[in-house]
Amino acid sequence: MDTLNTSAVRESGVGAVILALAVLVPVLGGDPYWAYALTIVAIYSIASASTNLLRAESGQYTFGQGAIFGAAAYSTALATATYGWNPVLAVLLGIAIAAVLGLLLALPALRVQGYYLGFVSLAAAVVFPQLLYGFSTFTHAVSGVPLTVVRPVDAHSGAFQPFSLIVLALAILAFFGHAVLRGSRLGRRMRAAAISPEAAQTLRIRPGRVRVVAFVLAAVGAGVAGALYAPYFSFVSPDAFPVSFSVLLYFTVVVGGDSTIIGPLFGLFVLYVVPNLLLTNFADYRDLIYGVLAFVIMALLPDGLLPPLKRLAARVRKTAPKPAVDIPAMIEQLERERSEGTGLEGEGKAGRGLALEVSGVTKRFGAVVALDGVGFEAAAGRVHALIGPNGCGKSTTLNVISGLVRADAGVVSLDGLSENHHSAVEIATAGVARGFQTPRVFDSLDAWDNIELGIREGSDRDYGWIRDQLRGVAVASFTHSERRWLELLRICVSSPRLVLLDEPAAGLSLNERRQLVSLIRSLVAASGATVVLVEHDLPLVWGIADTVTVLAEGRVLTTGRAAEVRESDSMDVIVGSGRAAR
Ligand SMILES: Nc1ncnc2c1ncn2[C@@H]1O[C@H](COP(=O)(O)OP(=O)(O)OP(=O)(O)O)[C@@H](O)[C@H]1O
Repeated sequence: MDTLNTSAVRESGVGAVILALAVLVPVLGGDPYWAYALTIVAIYSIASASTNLLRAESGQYTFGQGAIFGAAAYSTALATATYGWNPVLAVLLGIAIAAVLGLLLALPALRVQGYYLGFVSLAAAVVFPQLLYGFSTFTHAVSGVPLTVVRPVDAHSGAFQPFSLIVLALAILAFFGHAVLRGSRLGRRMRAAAISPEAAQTLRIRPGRVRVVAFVLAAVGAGVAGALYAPYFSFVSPDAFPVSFSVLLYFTVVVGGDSTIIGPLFGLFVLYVVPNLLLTNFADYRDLIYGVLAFVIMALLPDGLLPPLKRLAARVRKTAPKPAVDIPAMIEQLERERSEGTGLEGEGKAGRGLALEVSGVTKRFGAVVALDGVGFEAAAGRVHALIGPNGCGKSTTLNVISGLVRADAGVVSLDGLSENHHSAVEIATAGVARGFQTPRVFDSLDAWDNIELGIREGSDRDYGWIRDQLRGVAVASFTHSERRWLELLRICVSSPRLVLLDEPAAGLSLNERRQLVSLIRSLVAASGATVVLVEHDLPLVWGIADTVTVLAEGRVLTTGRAAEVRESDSMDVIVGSGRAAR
């Protein structure tokens, strides 16, 4: 469900006011120099905002935005000046070309991440001006392409041109568009995929796909800016889009403040307006000033200019802290509703669990044989535990079942159907839910948004009562056990048929462990889900598991009913020969 992220909208409003004042005061005041310069800032702001969207929502590093901006500017200029296109069509062409380039730049993001991706996009920014020169007969790179001049204020008559208003409106729209994306389902999915692509897949999110969408959205933003720049600047040549321009766009985001909406506007004022417009007498030292400013700001304010201001504003506003929430009680209520059949989904009760069969699964990581012909069965609607010493292959087994790791050999089947050729997203869609050793809770989303990622599309169950309690609850300060409960609640709302839990009791107190056992029991009883549990806490295992598999060095030592496994010699591998420890 899309909701409005009020703080992001509020921030956009502040950005809109700042930008409107910056552009309109000189435009209405008839000051051609500042009207012109600050309208250029508004154009750059669109490109910075879109670079920011890519980084803040999708966690992607890109230095290619300047090249996309330049390509849109160039196409718009050539289409109008050389081929006589209608200006509106030329602008649309520029934006379309930018979108295609965004798609191309997204392709490396399917394979590489972080600074590796940054280097790939930097290469695009380096190559772009060279390409323009290389195809000079077509691009007129040497002479440049002049266009009809559009200026905000006529330098001679002082008359106002509406073009500045169009630029301003689009720049403001870029802020609000980003804010709307942040509150949307797509935005939440982007952030989850950015924080943990692994966990995202188990929540039915395709990280590659949402990344591509983010790249295209950012490219469209840079394209709009470039297409506006060409007629406005009235001349394009390769020298207008050097690699330093791409770097500038990226640094406006970093200096302005990561994860903000309008930080890049602050970044632009500091990195572009100060060296280029305010210190014009020091033009020869522009790059030096720019470098020193960026260095000093990052040294003094590592998270950028805006976040400290936002923290200050939050302290002044002093919003009342949200009351503590009892997530285990929510899980119990949810499962109670389910067992009473008061939930609306046609999910029925018992009998939904998937029967799991693992046979002959082998997985090597280089020279390490993590799994060596592992096989066991977990009956539908039962709890099966996987135990064994550290490094024996328990988590790898869960990773193979959930599709996060491909086995080199062997078969995993659910209800008799092989899942070997299915992706992690398809397996999650079939009803396999996954908890991780360290709970995968997304700190940049609130508690409700974390839960909502688990809810299946099209679910008609009413989770309003959970939303009312969790909306706006920040999870960054959650304790380990609160994170564990939140992850478990997310699993429950996904109406799972097979639940894979990786050491859920680790880090929980004795009381919390009891609570965990009761929650797993109610999950199984109410929804009939099958549970596969990796756990070191043996008393907990004997208390809850119907069947158990003991692994050692990637091989199955014993598998069968819990009581029998408990008495078997294979337990010596885990607890030595002292039976009391079992
Ligand atoms: N991605 C990987 N790359 C290389 N080696 C890996 C990878 N994942 C697991 N391994 C190795 O495979 C073996 C099994 O690891 P796994 O995490 O499955 O064990 P585990 O039984 O879950 O251990 P623990 O109880 O400590 O969590 C270990 O030797 C581990 O180092």
